Amino acid sequence: MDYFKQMEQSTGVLLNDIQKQAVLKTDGPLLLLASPGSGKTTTLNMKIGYLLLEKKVQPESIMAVTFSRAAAEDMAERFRQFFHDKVSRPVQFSTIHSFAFRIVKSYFQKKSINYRLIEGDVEPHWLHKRMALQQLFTNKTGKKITEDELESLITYISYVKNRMIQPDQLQKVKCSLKEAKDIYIAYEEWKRNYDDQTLLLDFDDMLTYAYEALLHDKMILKKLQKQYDYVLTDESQDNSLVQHKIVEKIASPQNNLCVVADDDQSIFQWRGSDVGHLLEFKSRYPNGQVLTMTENYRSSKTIVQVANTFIKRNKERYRKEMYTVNDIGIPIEVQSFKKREAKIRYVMDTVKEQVNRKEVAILYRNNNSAVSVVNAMDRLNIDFYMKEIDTKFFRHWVTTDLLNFMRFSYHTGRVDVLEHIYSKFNAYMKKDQMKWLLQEGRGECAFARLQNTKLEAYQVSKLKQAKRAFDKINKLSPSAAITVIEDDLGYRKALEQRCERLGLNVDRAKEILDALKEIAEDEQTLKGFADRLKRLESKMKQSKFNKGENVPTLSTFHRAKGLEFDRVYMIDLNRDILPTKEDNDDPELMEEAVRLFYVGMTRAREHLELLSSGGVQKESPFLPQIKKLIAPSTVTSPHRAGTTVAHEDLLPNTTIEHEKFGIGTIIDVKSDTMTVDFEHHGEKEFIKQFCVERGLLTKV
Ligand SMILES: Nc1ncnc2c1ncn2[C@@H]1O[C@H](COP(=O)(O)OP(=O)(O)OP(=O)(O)O)[C@@H](O)[C@H]1O
Repeated sequence: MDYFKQMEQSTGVLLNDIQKQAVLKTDGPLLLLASPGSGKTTTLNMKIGYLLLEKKVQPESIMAVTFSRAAAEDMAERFRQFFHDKVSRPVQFSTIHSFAFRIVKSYFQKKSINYRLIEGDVEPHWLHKRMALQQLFTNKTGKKITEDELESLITYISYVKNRMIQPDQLQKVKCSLKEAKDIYIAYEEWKRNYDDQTLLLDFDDMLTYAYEALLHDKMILKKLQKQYDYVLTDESQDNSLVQHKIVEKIASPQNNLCVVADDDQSIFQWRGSDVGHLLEFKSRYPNGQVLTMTENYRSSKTIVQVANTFIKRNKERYRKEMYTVNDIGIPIEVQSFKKREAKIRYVMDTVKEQVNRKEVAILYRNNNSAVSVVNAMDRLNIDFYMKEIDTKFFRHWVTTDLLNFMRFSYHTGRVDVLEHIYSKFNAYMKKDQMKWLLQEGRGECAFARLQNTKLEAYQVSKLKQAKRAFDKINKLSPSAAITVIEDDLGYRKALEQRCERLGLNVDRAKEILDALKEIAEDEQTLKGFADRLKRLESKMKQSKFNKGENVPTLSTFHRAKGLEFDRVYMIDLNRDILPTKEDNDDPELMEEAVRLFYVGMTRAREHLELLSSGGVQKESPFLPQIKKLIAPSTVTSPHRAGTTVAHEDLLPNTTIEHEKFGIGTIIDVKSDTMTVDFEHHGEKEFIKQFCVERGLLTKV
C-alpha cells in the first residue's frame, strides 16, 4: 500500500494533490506557501514521516525548526499522534534559538570564550538584560524607565539585531523612545566591557553569534551541513533575516530545504521578522519550487470567504485565494456592547453553556484584556488555560498608583507612599515640599504639616480638598474610592497629562484603569480589592497547569497562531486597540494589524464572534468592513424546507436535519444537552437551548 493510503488509514487524513507533491519533493529547495488551515503543519509532519519511513532517513539527519517553543511542542505532539507507533526514535523539533545556542556553545568552547546569559533565569538579577537597560536609561536621562518604554526599547534592540541593521543605519529604525539608539549603543558597550573574561549574551545575540560561527568557523559549518541532510522550517514567515540566513547556511550546498510559510500570517515584523526575504525565494534558488496550498480544511465557508476578502486589503502579499469545500456554517457575529462589562458577561454566559469547553477560545490583542476575563471566570468558577502568562498588569504604574492612593488614605502621614503619588493628584505639591516632608519622615498628616509651612495661595484650599478626599477614601467601597481618586483628586487627568508628557500610551493606561474599576466593582473593602488583585495574578500563573483539560483557552492573537477551535471570541476589537493609533499612521503597521485580525479570525472552525465595547463609534474600523463582507449569501443558513425544531420536539429517536451536519437521529436527551447520531458525521453533542434559539435544526 502506498504511503499516503497507509497514512489515511492510521490518521484519517488523506493529503490532497498539492500536499502530496510537497511531501514527495524531498530534494532541492521548496517554498510551501499556504493559507491558514490548509494543512501546512500536517503536511510538514507527513513529510518528515515520509523521510523516515519511506526514504529511511535517520531522525538525526533531519533539522526541523519552528518559531516558538510552544510551536515546537505542538509540532512534536502532532508528530507523536501520527507516528508514535511507527518510528522508534522521534525527530527533534527545536526553535531556531535553541538551535543557534547549540552552535554558539561549541563555537565559544573552541575559542575558549566564557559567556553568561543575561536573559531567562539570571543571577545576580542586576545582570539581567531588563535591569541593565533600566539602569542605562537612568544613567542617560536621570529618570526611571516605565514598563511601556522598556518594552519599546527591547523591541527596538531585537529588531536591529534580527534585521542585521548596521550601525550607520540605526537612526532609520523607528522607536517611540527617542533615546533608543543611544541606549542600544551603550548596552552593547556594557556587554563588551563587562569584564575581560566574560562575554554577556542576550537571546538575540545567540543568533548573531551563531551566524558568525557559521561564517567564520568552517569546521562547525561543515559538521552541521554533514549532519543535516534535510532542513525543514515551519511558520517561516516569522523568521528574521539572521534566522533565515542561519537556516540557509546549514541547508547548503545540497539545499534540501523545505520552507513552510504564510505571508498573510506574518505578525512579528515589528520585532524583526522578514517576510520580504522569503518572497525573494525564487531569486535565491532559481531552481527551487514554489507550491501554493489554498484549500482551507478548518473553517466554515462563511469564515473562509470573509477572511479571504478581508486580507486582500493588504498590498504587500503573495496573491492567494483561500477557499474551502466545507459547509457555509453559521453566521459570523459582530456585536458592539455599550459597556465592557456587558461584553464580558455575554461571553461568560455563552461559555458557561458549552459542554466542550476546550473547543472555546477567547482571543485579544493585549494581555491586559485577559484580566477582566480572568476576573469574570474566577467569579463564575470557570477554569481556563492561558497560552501566555503575562502578569505585567499587576505591576503596571497605573495599578501601583491606585494601590498607593488607597494605602496612603489609611495613613496620611506615610510620606514614603505619598512620594510615589504626590505629582499625580490636583494638590499641585512641589518637589521641594515633598523633599521637606521626606526629611521630616513619617508622622502626622502630611497635608496638615504642609499647612504650617509657607504655601502658595492656590495651594491652601487645594491641600484641604486633598485631605478631605483622602480622609474619605478608606471608608468607601473600592469602586467609590476609585471614583474619588479619578474625579475629586483628578487622577484621570493627571494620567493623561503624564502620558502626553512622557510619550506613554494613554489608551493602554486607560484600559488598565478601566479593568481595575471592573475588578473593584464586586469588592466591598480596599483590602478585599488588593487581595483580589493578588488572587487574579496567582490564578493566571496557575492556569498553565490546566493545559489539556476541558477548559477554554485565553490567548493573545499572536500566541493563538497555529491553533484551532470550534468557537472563537475575539474581544476588545476597539478603535485604537486594533488597529492602534500608531498603526493608523503607518501603512506597514496597518498591514500587520490586518494580518493579526486575519490570524484571529482563521482560528475558528465554526463559530466566530467579533466583539467590541463602548458603542459602535468606538468599534475597530475593521468591523464595519467585516459587516459589509457578511453578505446574505455567506451568512444565512442554506434554505431548508422543514419547520424549525422547538424544545418539545427534542425527543429520543426523532430524526432532524442540522444545518451543517445534515440528517441525524437524536439518540440521547439530557436536561441541557442532547446527542445526535448523524448519517455522515457520526455522534455529536449539542446544547439544546442553543440549537433551538438559533434555529439550527429542522424537522424531517
Ligand atoms: N488533506 C486534508 N484532509 C483533511 N483534513 C486536513 C487535510 N490537511 C489538513 N487537514 C486538517 O486541517 C486542519 C488545519 O491543518 P493545519 O493545522 O496543519 O493547518 P495550517 O496550515 O498549519 O494552519 P495555520 O497556518 O492556520 O496554523 C487540521 O485540523 C488538519 O487535520
